[in-house]
Amino acid sequence: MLEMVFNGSFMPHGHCLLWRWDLLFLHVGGDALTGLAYAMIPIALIHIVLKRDDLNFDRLFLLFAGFISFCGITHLLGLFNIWHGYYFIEGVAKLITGLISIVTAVVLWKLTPRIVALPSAALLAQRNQELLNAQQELKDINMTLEAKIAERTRELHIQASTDELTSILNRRAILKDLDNEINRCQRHHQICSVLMLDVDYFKHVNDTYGHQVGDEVLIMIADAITQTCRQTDSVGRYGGEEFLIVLPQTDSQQAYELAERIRKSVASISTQHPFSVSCSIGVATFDETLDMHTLIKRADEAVYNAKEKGRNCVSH
Ligand SMILES: Nc1nc2c(ncn2[C@@H]2O[C@H](COP(=O)(O)OP(=O)(O)OP(=O)(O)O)[C@@H](O)[C@H]2O)c(=O)[nH]1
Repeated sequence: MLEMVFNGSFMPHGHCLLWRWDLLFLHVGGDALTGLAYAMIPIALIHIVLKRDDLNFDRLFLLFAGFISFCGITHLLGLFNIWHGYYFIEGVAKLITGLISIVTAVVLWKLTPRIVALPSAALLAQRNQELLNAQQELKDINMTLEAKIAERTRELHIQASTDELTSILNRRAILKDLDNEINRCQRHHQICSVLMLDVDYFKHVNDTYGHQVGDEVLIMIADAITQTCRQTDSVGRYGGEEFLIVLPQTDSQQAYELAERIRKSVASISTQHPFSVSCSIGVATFDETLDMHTLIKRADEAVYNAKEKGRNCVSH
C-alpha cells in the first residue's frame, strides 16, 4: 500500500511539456505563485477569526481556510510532479480538496440567506445617522424641558414669596429679608431700620364701601410705598392692612424722613369714593442688642403711639 502511495516512478509531468523552458516557466511560475498565495490566505482568514469574535461565520471562514490550504497543497504537488511522478499523492490531495470544497459550498449556501440578510454598510450608516438625530432631538427636548423647569421654578419661587393681592413680598418673604438684613448688620456692624405701616380706619372703608374697595386701597398703598422707597429697600405685606418695610443702611433719622414721605404719599391717594386714606407708621432702628422679633415689637409699639397721637403720623 505504502509502495503504491509513494510510487514516484511514474513518468514526471515535465516530459509531456517536452522540458520546454517556456512551458516550464508558465507551469512552475503559475503553481509557485498560486501555492504562495494559498498559503497566505488561510493565515489571514484564521487571523480574522481570532481577532473578530463578533463575526458570526467562524465555521465558514475556517472551512475556506482549509479548502484554500488544500488547493495550495494540490498546486505544490503539481509543481513537484513536473520532475517526479507522485500522482497517487497528488490525487489524494485533489480528492481531499474536492471533499472540503463540497462541504464549504454546502455550508456557504446554507449561510447565504443569513449573509444576504445582514444590513449593508450604507443601511447601518443611515440607521446610525437616524440614532444620532434622535439623540440630538432628545438633547434638545431635554434642554427645553430644563429651561421650562428653571422658568417654572423661578415662577414658583416668586409666587411663594409674593403677596397675591398687592404683588409685593408676603409676610414670610419680608421676614426672611429682615432676618438676612439683621444678620448682615451684625456681621458687618452696620445699621438698618424698619417701618411698620398700619392703615387708619380701614375697617370703616371695608364696612362702608365694601371689601373690594378696601382691596383696591391696599393695592394703591403698596404702590405708593414701593414708589417712595429705594430699590434696595424691601417692602412686604405683614398682615391684613399692615405693611413692613426693611431699610438697609438707614439710621433712625433717615428712616423717620422716609416714613414721613411715605405717609404723605399714602395721604395723597385719591379714590372715586368720598373718603381719604391715611396711615400710621412706626419706626424702629436696629442695634446689636436687638433680635428680629424685638425690632418688630418696637416698630409695632411705635405704630401704637402714632395711633394714640391721632393717626396719620409717624412715631419712633
Ligand atoms: N379689603 C380688605 N380688608 C382687609 C384685608 N385684610 C384685613 N382687612 C381689614 O382691615 C381691617 C382692620 O381693622 P382694624 O384692625 O380694626 O383697624 P382699623 O379699622 O384700620 O383701625 P385703626 O388701625 O385703629 O386705625 C379689618 O376690617 C379687616 O377685615 C384685606 O386683605 N382686604
